[in-house]
Amino acid sequence: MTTDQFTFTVTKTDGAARTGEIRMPRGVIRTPAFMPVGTAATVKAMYPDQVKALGADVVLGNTYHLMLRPSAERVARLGGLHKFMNWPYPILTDSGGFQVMSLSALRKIDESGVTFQSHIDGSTHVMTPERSIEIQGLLGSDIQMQLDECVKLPCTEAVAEKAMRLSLRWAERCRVAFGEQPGRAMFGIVQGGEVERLRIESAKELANLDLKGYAIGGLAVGEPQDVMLRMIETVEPYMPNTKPRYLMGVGTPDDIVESVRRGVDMFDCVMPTRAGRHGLVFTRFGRMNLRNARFAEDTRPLDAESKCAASNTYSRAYLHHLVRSNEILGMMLLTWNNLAYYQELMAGLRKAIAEGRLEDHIGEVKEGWAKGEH
Ligand SMILES: CNc1nc2cc3c(=O)[nH]c(N)nc3c(CCc3ccccc3)c2[nH]1
Repeated sequence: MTTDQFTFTVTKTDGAARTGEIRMPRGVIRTPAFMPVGTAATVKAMYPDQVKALGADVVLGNTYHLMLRPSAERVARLGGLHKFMNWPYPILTDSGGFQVMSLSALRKIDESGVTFQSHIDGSTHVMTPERSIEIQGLLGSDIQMQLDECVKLPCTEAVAEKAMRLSLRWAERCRVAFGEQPGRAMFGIVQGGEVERLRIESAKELANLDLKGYAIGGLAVGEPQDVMLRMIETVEPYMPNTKPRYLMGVGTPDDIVESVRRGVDMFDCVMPTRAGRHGLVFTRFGRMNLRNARFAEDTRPLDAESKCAASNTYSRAYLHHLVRSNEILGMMLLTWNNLAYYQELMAGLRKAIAEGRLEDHIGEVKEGWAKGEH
């Protein structure tokens, strides 16, 4: 009897929200989970053990970036991504299609896959569903995403339908290419733009493939929050509730809270890391832009009650100075604070769901943001 080496268990529910655990050989992912983005095999400005200490159970790698530099074959020759970046825990990699469409020049998409020019050296690459899964396997990725076509919003129904159907055909090809990789998983990605009937059809067809998890794609591409939330509400009833749901690219703390409420289990966003490098901090009092002169002589730490040294030790005046001086330590401390806050937010949501008091907790969290910094 082969014990399944990749399992997801829902432990508690509170309305549509749920807590769960994804268990795999490299570790356990506690859901709802926020997954820091480590695009080029590093969570920018953070040490791996710092990321782990904050409570992150999984980080994201990027097929598009790593295939161009240093190349998937070189990472494989060097022992795989976990060894390469000293992150022995779970890694989820995107398939690369989204980054091709948002980063590369001269790209062409057709039934076979995506052809594009590297944004680094202009070299031409072909990414097929099979090649994307091969690259993710060479990297040693624990959770591999199907190759899909994410359309820019707004778009016509015809455009959304064409991309959704292509993505479904690519999901099947990825499933075949992935084969049986014990302890690893391949997730399908629901597409369909803002068209509810397309979203439902995509979710139903993907559910028939009996994959180990499902992402909601094609969102967090500039649409208003109410459109994003409506798409989640539309598609959630058609996504198997015994499988993890991953909302790609989301989001702000408010986006995450509202999506957890609607049954989403996994999130990724460059917001906390990228914003941190630009002086924008996230706290339980809401967000602050530390470039702002009002902080120049503010002796308070970001949050005296936070467990994180970046948040409870350094004065806002000092952080303001570091940001204005474009000092590396500024990027490090604000990234550290932001990731600490995001993980604290997720831990609070998991606890509230486990105790059946999510709605009250969400009220308290939003009150803290509204109060602003006291
Ligand atoms: C910011 N908003 C955003 N919306 C997205 C939609 C899709 C989508 O429909 N399909 C795929 N494949 N990826 C998407 C991503 C990238 C997420 C990511 C980045 C880095 C590493 C690992 C994963 C998105 N990101």
